[in-house]
Amino acid sequence: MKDISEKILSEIKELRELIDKYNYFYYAKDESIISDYEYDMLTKKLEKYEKEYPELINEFSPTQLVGKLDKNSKFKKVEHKVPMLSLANTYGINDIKNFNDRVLKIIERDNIEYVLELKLDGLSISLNYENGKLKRGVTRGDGKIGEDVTENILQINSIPKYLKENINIEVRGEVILPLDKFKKINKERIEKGQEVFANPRNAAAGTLRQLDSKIVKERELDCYVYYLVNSENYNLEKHSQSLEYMKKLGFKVNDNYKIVNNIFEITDFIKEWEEKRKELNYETDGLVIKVNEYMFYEELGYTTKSPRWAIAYKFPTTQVTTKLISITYQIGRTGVITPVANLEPVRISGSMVRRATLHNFEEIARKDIRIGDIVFVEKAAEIIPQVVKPVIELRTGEEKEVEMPTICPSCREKLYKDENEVALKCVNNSCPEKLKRKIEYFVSRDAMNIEGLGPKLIERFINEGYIKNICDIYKLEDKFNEISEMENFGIKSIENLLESINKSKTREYNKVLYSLGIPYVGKFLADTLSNYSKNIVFLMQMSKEELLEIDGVGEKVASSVIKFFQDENNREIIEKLKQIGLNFEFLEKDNQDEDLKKLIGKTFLVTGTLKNYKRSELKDIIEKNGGKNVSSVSKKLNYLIVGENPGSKFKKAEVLGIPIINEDEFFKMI
Ligand SMILES: NC(=O)c1ccc[n+]([C@@H]2O[C@H](COP(=O)([O-])OP(=O)(O)OC[C@H]3O[C@@H](n4cnc5c(N)ncnc54)[C@H](O)[C@@H]3O)[C@@H](O)[C@H]2O)c1
Ligand SMILES: [Zn+2]
Repeated sequence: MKDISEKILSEIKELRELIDKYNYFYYAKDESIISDYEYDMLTKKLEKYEKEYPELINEFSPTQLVGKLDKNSKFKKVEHKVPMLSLANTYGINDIKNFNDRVLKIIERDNIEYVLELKLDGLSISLNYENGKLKRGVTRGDGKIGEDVTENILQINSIPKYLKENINIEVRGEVILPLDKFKKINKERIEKGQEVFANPRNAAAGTLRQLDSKIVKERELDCYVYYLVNSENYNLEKHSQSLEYMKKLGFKVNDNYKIVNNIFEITDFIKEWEEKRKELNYETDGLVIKVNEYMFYEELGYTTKSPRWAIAYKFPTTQVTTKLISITYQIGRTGVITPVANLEPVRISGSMVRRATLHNFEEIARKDIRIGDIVFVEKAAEIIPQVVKPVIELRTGEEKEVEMPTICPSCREKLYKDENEVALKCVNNSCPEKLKRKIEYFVSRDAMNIEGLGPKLIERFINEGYIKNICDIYKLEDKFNEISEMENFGIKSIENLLESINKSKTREYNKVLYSLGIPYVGKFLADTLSNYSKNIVFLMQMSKEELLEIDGVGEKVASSVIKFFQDENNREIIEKLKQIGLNFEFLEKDNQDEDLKKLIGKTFLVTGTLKNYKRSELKDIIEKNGGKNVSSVSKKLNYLIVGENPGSKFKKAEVLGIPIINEDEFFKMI
């Protein structure tokens, strides 16, 4: 026997205790107090130890158990004649290759057919029919014994009460809560002051495992079946045949499955669904890869926990748990203070995350987030990471409540909160941090598009006193000598910067209006307002009622515009910018004759790196010619314009059969 160090023994013990605890919350209380990804990583760590020291494996180790049976639940306990197993899971394509190699080696073949299915994220259920009539629905429990939830199962519309044939049959499937229903329920729970469900899986499990079947009916659960027990009794040779057979009997079977013959088709399917799954009305946490022909099942066999003829591939996670170490306050260009969480670094879908937004202080209070808490952090596609909620169960008592700051961390002036708004604000016009953000916004690509003036340089110019307000950007010329003496700053880059600043004086009125940073006036509204007013003098004189008459302008925007122009400081800056020569009126030449616009009624999406233009420039050209820019590929899209390395939008457009054109082809159109 190998010598096993004390350290490893205690680590194994600790891992088992931890996993047991997470299992208890997950299976008995339908709650997650750690993200699935980290749970899986802990389990894998334990499995690795047990593989190294097999003498330490015992039947109570969580690696040997399928889920957990809540012995104290009020439901009748029922034995499964055929055990309900779990699935081996993996997050890596390499593991799938290994799985495929292992399968081929055992059955001694060069290739094999697989069925690929979506892995629905709900809870599994076993359904028993006698003479075609639904007799019983049982949860998985610990795989051997489950809970009889027949009363609740009867409330799920998609589960047939009678089959199309009078046979005895047992099938297994997943009970899920569709996303629209999930959102609706959570909205109602917030209104009633109840705690919200963390995710659709927990909501589905919590719903099915509660005693009032009336509530189950209201929640509108759904169910897809994916396994036929004892399929040999029905003369079926392949799993795919079982799927079709179950469909014929009246079950709901998920149609997004595919029969494939090699690993390349598997990786294609994974890539395809990594994107496509976001359009579904239910959650999928991965795919399941199953050997299709039943004749291999016996030979491939089973572990104590899962079949060896199947494996689950899990999609990269977007939610993890980590510790909230401290909170810093970020100041926006309008002075809004955003609390930002500093986290113990954690990996989310391939990148390290150290900071996440906490939105505002009302959110912190509502979610009861404290410093030192273990928190769930989520990174959805292209959105800044955000703190979702704390794990109350893991509190030690050392956590500290978050105090709302009273003075601005940058300028030390007193902060201000409007009664009708959630935001806490610094209203000091010469707050350095606020100025920095304002300038960053002013020079950005969609605004004045001044190149070479990045955040670091802006900060240096502010610190040196060269920039005290927006107008000072146009006075940097006078400081040429001083700037050229600054460290790490060459003559050439100063010249380039000054040239870019000068060029910005020709930016159109709508861009200038956008650059002013009026709260709630984004690109689209800046276009609308400039088109309508033609001239800032006119816009500044408009009353709230007049503003509200403009299409697309609501109460919030109108008030914000009025307030912005009432501010002495803003008026002064606009006056100075006018003197500098910025465009504050609409230039008629931009307003081509409507008839000459060739792209009217057509929609475009630009993707990838273009040869001659920036994406934003091409978008402008599209708009000037009457076309419309959209942000995602759908059937309604008329043209996808692609540059190099186009990515997933390209694939999607191809699948949908949307015309794909390059830059040159586009210019031929106009
Ligand atoms: N966050 C936590 O605290 C916590 C605790 C315990 C378990 N978990 C999660 O649950 C997992 C373990 O649960 P599990 O045993 O149910 O495993 P699993 O969810 O990883 O995979 C097996 C299950 O997938 C489901 N499934 C969905 N679609 C399917 C399809 N088309 N074909 C076959 N099965 C399909 C079935 O219910 C099956 O039982 C862990 O890997 C972890 O992600 C999380
Ligand atoms: Zn301030």
